[in-house]
Amino acid sequence: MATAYYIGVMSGTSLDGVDLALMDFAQTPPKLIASDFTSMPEPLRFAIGEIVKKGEVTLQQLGEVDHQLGLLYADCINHFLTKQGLKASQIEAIGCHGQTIWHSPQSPFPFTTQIGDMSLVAVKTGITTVGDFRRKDMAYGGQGAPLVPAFHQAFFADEQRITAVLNIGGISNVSLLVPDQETIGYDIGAGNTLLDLWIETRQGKRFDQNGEWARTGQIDQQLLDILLDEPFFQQPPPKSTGRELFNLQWLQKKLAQYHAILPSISAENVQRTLLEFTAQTIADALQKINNPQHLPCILLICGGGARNVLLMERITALLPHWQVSTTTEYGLDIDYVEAAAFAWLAYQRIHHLPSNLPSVTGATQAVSLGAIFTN
Ligand SMILES: Nc1ncnc2c1ncn2[C@@H]1O[C@H](COP(=O)(O)OP(=O)(O)OP(=O)(O)O)[C@@H](O)[C@H]1O
Ligand SMILES: CC(=O)N[C@H]1[C@@H]2OC[C@@H](O2)[C@@H](O)[C@@H]1O[C@H](C)C(=O)O
Repeated sequence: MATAYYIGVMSGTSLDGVDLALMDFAQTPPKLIASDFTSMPEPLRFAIGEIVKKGEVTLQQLGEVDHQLGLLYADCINHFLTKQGLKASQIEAIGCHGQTIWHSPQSPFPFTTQIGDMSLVAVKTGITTVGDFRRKDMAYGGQGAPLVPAFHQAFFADEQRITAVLNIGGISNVSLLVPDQETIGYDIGAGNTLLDLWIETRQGKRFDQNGEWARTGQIDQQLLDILLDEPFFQQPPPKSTGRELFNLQWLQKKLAQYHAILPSISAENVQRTLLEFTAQTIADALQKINNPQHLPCILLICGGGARNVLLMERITALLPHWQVSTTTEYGLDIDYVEAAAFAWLAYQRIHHLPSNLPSVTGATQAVSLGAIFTN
């Protein structure tokens, strides 16, 4: 049987590691054949974390991290091919997102920066590599993000229902697939990023396993109101955000506002309130949908946040009119939807097909995103 194999590579804002998805686009619907995850090596995670946190880096450091990321992606892919018993010649192309270090769609000179040397990826794997997906959308006046809604539309849309696809990564983003309407998609706000930062600061852990620590705390309504008082939430789409906004300084500013009124709050109550904050911003986004035909509404969740049991419980409770499920139950493993999307973006680029949605990013036209790197 003929195959059309593409490998998608994603390393997201949570800096947990590199996701790989091998997709076969010769099948209808396209099929996830195999996947893999490699943790971000600690020194590299620290180096990227420092760049993202401070927004400052020397050119020497930047170049070296760019090189190291390129090598890491190539190593992950080569290791994956060996594990799968595949040759480079069997893969039509790689779609590699790179690592976002700064995203600034609203500045007077808008830009978005993803690093990871794509020439190194192409040369070390011997496979044509598509990278730099976001900047062409921005050149056409778009936000450059989120890009996955076009893939969500191609993969999950159903004429019989309203489908929302929700990614809860470091940042949360949603795609709203409503029959006979243009797809809407935007970044909602902080997904796991503040939860991760708070537990790391307080307990030295990378994340709150299943939301267990949050479960020991209680929601503090005053803090929740302060957290929700953020202009980004009132901004209409198209919109995108990142750790340039939702970071430790943002949280510390909010806690300082809280302490100006009330003397103290326990660390676990902060964690519980942050979880509620994430859940409420998500529920608010979905409650805005117009459904005059009373179609069934299905919410498909993906990303690491789908493993946070308490977060899933809270989202389900806040959305009684939605059937809440995960993408895994609809054909795509929760951990590999974004990587699969970058395989699809590469497929679109190689076939000169459009891959951004102007209704989502605000670009003036639909174009084929990404730059092609060859060995
Ligand atoms: N068992 C779990 N319990 C709670 N949270 C979890 C669990 N597993 C993963 N997570 C959360 O998921 C995060 C990783 O999610 P994911 O890999 O989807 O993010 P990302 O792709 O880096 O981010 P983005 O989509 O914003 O680019 C972790 O940082 C953690 O907060
Ligand atoms: C600039 C950037 O890297 N944005 C990411 C981030 O992570 C989630 C959310 O914020 C989304 O906008 C985007 O990633 C996915 C893959 C996207 O473009 O759809």
